[in-house]
Amino acid sequence: MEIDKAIRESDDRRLKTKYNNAIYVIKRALALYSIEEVAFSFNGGKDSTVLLHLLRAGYFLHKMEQKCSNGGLTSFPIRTIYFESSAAFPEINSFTYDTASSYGLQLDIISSDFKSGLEKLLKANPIRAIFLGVRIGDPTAVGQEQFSPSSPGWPPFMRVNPILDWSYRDVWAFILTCKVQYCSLYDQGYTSIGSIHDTVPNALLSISDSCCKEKFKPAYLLSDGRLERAGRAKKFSSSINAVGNGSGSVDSHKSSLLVASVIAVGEEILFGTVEDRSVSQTVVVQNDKDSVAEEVERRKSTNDMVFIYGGVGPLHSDVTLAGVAKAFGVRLAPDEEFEEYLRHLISDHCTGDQNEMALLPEGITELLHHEKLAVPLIKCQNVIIFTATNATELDKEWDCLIELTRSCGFLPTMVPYVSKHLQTNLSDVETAQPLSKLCLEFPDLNIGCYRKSRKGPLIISFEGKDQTQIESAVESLCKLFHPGTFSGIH
Ligand SMILES: Cc1cc2nc3c(=O)[nH]c(=O)nc-3n(C[C@H](O)[C@H](O)[C@H](O)COP(=O)(O)O)c2cc1C
Ligand SMILES: Nc1ncnc2c1ncn2[C@@H]1O[C@H](COP(=O)(O)OP(=O)(O)OP(=O)(O)O)[C@@H](O)[C@H]1O
Ligand SMILES: [Mg+2]
Repeated sequence: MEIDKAIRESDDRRLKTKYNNAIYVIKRALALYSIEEVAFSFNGGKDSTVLLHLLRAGYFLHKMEQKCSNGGLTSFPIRTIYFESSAAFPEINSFTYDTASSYGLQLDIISSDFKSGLEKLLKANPIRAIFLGVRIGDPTAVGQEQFSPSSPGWPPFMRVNPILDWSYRDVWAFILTCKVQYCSLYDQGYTSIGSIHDTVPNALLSISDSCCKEKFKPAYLLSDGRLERAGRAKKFSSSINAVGNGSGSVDSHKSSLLVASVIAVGEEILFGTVEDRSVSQTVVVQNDKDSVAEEVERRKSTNDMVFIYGGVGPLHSDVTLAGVAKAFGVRLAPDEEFEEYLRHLISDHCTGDQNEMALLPEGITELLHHEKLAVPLIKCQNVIIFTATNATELDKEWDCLIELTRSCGFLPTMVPYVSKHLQTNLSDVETAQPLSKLCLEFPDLNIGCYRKSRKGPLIISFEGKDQTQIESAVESLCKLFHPGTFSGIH
């Protein structure tokens, strides 16, 4: 079987692993369901093209194992369904029909929408499982496993996703290694294909040509697979500005106080707190996924930003990322770019796709790069995860984050805090009541008092984003006492 042979002869270890896993899923499905009970959803796209050849190989190997092969097996008896649409690219249509005829596919062409088409299909046929070329990173993949029952409200069948864990790079490695035909649009800069109304070539593959028509490099040259959908009209707004989506309150807060929490994972991290006055809460949680998830879930909805550190790494106690994923209701998925960073950092100990440290919360992760950092910071909506392993690194990451905030503006607009400190020899009893009133009068200010030593003077601090408010509060307080009761300090 030419596909199986091409992969076995290749020296791409990663591709071999992905191939073997996909073949395993296909063989499991073929063992669970009879050939009449399965169908293949094919649309001429690159992912379904990969799946077609995996199914051909998987079916062949399945038959070989059943020892009923005649050796020259060429037919592909799995019912193939194509949802035709007037909005499909003509190139996609012709590739689909040409491929069907080249491989002798029994193509069922369905003209209605997915749901009613499937309802009809399942009424007329004993289909119980459908193979799909869905991959992690696709909007429809969220929450799916390799075997996922159809969603509530859909006709009942098992969705089988053999290439769910394949990356963009894996897809092209397979197509190029096996030298199989693919739709011509992928040679014209298209990297993921929807309808003619929402798909254009990927601008990242554009070859600027000053005089004439814009040209594009082929899809397999896209180096960052996470951007494969850059040529698709977005249904959701870009995650770069999506900080507010996590808390839902950022816009209304823009000019007033922003609320943030710091979560330290691991009791050993009690080496000190991050010195930042805008942080309303600092909590320490145990190295336990559920504790982290609980805390993140609570903080992310009530705070504008949540900063979390500790518990990132390969140890059993490194549960931060799993906890964050759980808090957002997503699972951990391999992130190729992060894996690349780790490979540079710990090259020998990193084992490619099995590298558990490169698993990040699916669909909500953005890496924040800074030239001074060996590993980027991880941003999951309004939660920022520091990868530091000690206090010095944490300081450095914090500084880089602040710089990034200024240059990229991915955090909510931050007006710097200003403060004023007064010193007095008044007693706590004398200041208590006036200060309580002042707090009510100036709710946007943080007004606090402390002494540096038990017998030292009382220091009253006024903190906020509005200098005039601070001045008014100071004036109100001073008016209540004799002149000279307070002196200003830095
Ligand atoms: C064979 C097949 C099965 C599908 N099963 C489901 C399903 O169980 N649940 C669901 O929400 N969508 C299902 N879909 C729809 C896809 O997820 C679809 O791509 C998605 O709804 C978005 O489609 P659009 O990008 O064309 O709008 C199925 C589609 C196909 C072709
Ligand atoms: N019109 C359709 N008819 C049949 N199956 C479809 C159709 N649209 C989507 N599918 C199924 O959903 C899967 C995921 O679609 P998706 O668009 O993400 O991948 P693709 O079309 O194979 O490749 P690309 O990402 O390059 O568009 C397909 O591989 C296919 O199994
Ligand atoms: Mg597609």
